[in-house]
Amino acid sequence: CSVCKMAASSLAAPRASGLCRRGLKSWVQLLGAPPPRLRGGITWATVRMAATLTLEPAGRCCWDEPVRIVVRGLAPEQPVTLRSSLRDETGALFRAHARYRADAAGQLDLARAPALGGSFAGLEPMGLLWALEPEKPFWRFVKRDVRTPFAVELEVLDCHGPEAGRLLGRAVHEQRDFLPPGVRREPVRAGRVRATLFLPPEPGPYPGIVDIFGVGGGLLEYRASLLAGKGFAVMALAYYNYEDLPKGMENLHLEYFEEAVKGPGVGLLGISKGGELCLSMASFLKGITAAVIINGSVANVGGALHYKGNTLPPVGVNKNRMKVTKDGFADIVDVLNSPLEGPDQKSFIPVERAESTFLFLVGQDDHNWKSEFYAQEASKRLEAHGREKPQIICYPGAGHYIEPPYFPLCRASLHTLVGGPVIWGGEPRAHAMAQLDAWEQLQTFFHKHLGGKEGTVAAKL
Ligand SMILES: CCCCCCCCCCCCCC(=O)SCCNC(=O)CCNC(=O)[C@H](O)C(C)(C)COP(=O)(O)OP(=O)(O)OC[C@H]1O[C@@H](n2cnc3c(N)ncnc32)[C@H](O)[C@@H]1OP(=O)(O)O
Repeated sequence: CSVCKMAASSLAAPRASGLCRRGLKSWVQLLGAPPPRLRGGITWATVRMAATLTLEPAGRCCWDEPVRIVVRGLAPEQPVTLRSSLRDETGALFRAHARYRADAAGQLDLARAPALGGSFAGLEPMGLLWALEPEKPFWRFVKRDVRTPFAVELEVLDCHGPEAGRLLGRAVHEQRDFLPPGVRREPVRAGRVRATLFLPPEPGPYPGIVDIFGVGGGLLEYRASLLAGKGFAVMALAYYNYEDLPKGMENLHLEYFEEAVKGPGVGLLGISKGGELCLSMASFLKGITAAVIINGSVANVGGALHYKGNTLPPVGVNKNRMKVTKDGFADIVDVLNSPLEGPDQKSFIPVERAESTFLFLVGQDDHNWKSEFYAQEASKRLEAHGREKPQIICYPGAGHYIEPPYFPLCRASLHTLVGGPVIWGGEPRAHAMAQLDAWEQLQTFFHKHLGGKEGTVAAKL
């Protein structure tokens, strides 16, 4: 030990009484066990410093995969606080923490030990990820470049106090990837289409899915890249606010989407305005076999949708119905007119024309708009016209932004159509559980209806 000037070889059987406090710590770090005898006044608890925090898998894994977090080398029943932190690509910090108690053997396994409070409570092995909260108000957890991973830092601190206790252990999960192993990423610049295609590593053909996001535009790739790791060819499709595409969404043309989708046997996946566009695509375009609508609308919203000389106008808006929460955030859930009444009926997407099978994934606490009502109305319209009844899965306590697993809930952020932050709804734990289930459900649905591993229909994108 450099501190006590003992020879390294003698560390195997030290004379504990000859060690200073720092020397004892070094000794414990090396051997992972208390010395047989301690000098007066120094207890095992005071010298204990190096808890080991292990992660399984220890190396790379995808963002949507669970990780096992275990802390070893704590004192029996030792109270500790675990902290997690992550910086996104803009430098914005996300943090979570939870209080735990080690077991009788001084071990803490997050798969077995309930959190006693903090950012979450109860048995939540992945709580330190899904409960991450942005330090910057209204900041949403977004992955812009899927070619780089996110690194999550985990720390074990002594005690449960509000102030950070002594640091006992630390680990960094460097490689939480968004591009699964072997998945190929190919930018698409074909005709007018601006997109990115993700192809699984296995030999094709694969079922093909087009993935579309909502208001804000741009080209978000993380859901498509993660899904490609499950055996699908997935094309993340931009439609505005990206490169040479229109800057706004006042006028969208289905011909653009038609150019991107070459059936037969194509699947569609969309969230929010993207889900609504998938409903329109399935209703007007050919070759679409299955569509998953995450918190979409059955009415055309926010701008006009044109196709072959016909136009679906945007459903009307009444800004006076906007509410303000007790925290001062805008709640826009009531601002849109009903597409069942008066001239707004013209905005109702003619879903009865669709030949596709539908899965609606609904957050029952969606505060962006009335997703459950829209899913039910789409279902009624389909059934009334003798079409197949869609599958609707409702998630209590889930909000608008149902993302892949372990994406932290975004409570409120900028809504570009409103020009300020709005609440999206969702209670963090229920929302996290919904995301896990929705991710499984949509894969099962696509495998069933598009074939693929089971190999029935080979789609072309
Ligand atoms: C009153 C009622 C009126 C009308 C009601 C209508 C009814 C409702 C209808 C609802 C219908 C539809 C319902 C729906 O569809 S709901 C929305 C669903 N949204 C999506 O699916 C995502 C769509 N895409 C995006 O959001 C963009 O691509 C992002 C933002 C990822 C990047 O895009 P871009 O590359 O262009 O980004 P930029 O860097 O130039 O920044 C642009 C702005 O964004 C701000 N930003 C960036 N990153 C984040 C972040 N992580 N957290 C918070 N904010 C972030 C940034 O500060 C800047 O703001 P400002 O600094 O300029 O202020």
